[in-house]
Amino acid sequence: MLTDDLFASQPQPAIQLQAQAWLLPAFACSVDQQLWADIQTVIAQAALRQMQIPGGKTMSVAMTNCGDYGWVSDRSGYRYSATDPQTGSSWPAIPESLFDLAVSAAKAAGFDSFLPDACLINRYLTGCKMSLHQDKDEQDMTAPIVSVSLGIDAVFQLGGFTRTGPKLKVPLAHGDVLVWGGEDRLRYHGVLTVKQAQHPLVGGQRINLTFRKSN
Ligand SMILES: O=C(O)CCC(=O)C(=O)O
Ligand SMILES: [Fe+2]
Repeated sequence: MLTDDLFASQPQPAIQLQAQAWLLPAFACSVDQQLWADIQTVIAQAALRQMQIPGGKTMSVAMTNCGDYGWVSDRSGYRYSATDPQTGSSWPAIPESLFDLAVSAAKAAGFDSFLPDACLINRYLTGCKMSLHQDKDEQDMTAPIVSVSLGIDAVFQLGGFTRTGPKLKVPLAHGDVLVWGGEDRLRYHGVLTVKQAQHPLVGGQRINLTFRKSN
């Protein structure tokens, strides 16, 4: 509906969560249809898959990548790979709509020269979660993480620099963007179990895009 679109595209003030961690509410809403179309094109070329972690367990979240490098996990560990281990081909390029969004979100959070070379696409169906972890497989820790939420709601946990201790619970809705970097780059974070819901554009799932400078 026209009124919904107008409402959704209103710029909303950024919310500071930590010194260098920001929530940009609805930042991606004005371009959501283009993003979703481009994400589906990527997924058609590099299928979503549930990866194993070193202990041998399978993650509940299904993943794929676009960019020069993609984050992969198997029984031997986590790493960035220039090729999709399932096909041996390069990952699809980061579509312009995704790249531009990531760069402008980083800028809005005070990170002026973010040039991501990796975009991890995470798909959460009902019941999926992501346990508390640090993003530390990247070589360049001066670059921030830009994390875009599409589809159904989730609760993001932003913790400290150890696994224990207080955690901020951040409810995330369609179009919300989180950016964290600088002194907050290595904060533990995760996503609580996603509850069943439906989103008019994306359906019964949550899609998260995580942009990084990996190399
Ligand atoms: O799905 C999210 O919001 C977070 C994803 C995440 O932390 C990751 O992919 O490393
Ligand atoms: Fe993460």
